[in-house]
Amino acid sequence: VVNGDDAVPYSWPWQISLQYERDGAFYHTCGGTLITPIWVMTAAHCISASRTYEVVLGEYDMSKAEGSEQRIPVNPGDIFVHPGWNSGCVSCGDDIALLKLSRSAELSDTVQLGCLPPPDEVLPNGYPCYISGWGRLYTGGPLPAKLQQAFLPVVDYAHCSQPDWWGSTVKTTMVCAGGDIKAGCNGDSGGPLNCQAPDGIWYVHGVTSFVSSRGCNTLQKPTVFTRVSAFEAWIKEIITNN
Ligand SMILES: CC(C)C[C@H](NC(=O)C(F)(F)F)C(=O)N[N@@+](C)(CC(=O)Nc1ccc(C(C)C)cc1)Cc1ccccc1
Repeated sequence: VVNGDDAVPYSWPWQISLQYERDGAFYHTCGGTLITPIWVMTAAHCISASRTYEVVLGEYDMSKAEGSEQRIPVNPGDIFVHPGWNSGCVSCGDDIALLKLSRSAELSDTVQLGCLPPPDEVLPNGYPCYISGWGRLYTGGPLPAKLQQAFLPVVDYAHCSQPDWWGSTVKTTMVCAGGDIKAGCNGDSGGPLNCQAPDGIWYVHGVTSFVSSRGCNTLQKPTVFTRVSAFEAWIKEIITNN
């Protein structure tokens, strides 16, 4: 997250760290959202068929064990990438995947479920949301130890698809947010766009998908998210049948 702040510890208790194994150690590669005690939602582009993954819940500061962490392996056969995802066509969208954990997470005040928005709900321009993640602090920069967050207001499709914004690269199955000095950056992929409803409940409206290759916080290139409300039938189908 570029130009964000340290999140209050465990204030986004559905945020997870997706980690892959290399030479016997695990490394953060993407964010994700716990949506049931045994299912995690992330981005399809985070998944490589050849890798071994585990999900870390109750994480805050990656540089130390704080006692709330739960590390849960993901079995290779329990990774469900959206059938429409094509890694050669990121702009086609469908950048969403579901991971079934090898055991249920224990919910607590540091590990909670993220709420899915009403199906097909589209937020208006300017709606206040926050991105959270352990992605780079600036383009090409370091990864933070502590979970970061940044205020990222929604840029509606009418604005985001303007020629000097994302043009036809953005689809209506995506959500844009930000577009000035705050942004997601690599390592935030798969994490949540958190938006509070008038009743005070936080909903996960986005799965962090892409930022401009010219720089994470490039003006008029808002961070682009998979619009969760467009995929609720698929999410329900996968969770019900597996
Ligand atoms: C793997 C890609 C497909 C998605 C990846 N997503 C992220 O990093 C995310 F924003 F989700 F945290 C990304 O934006 N990767 N970049 C490598 C940029 C990138 O590839 N962006 C991109 C944008 C649009 C498209 C398509 C839609 C035209 C493809 C890739 C990050 C970056 C940005 C600036 C400098 C260095 C690295």
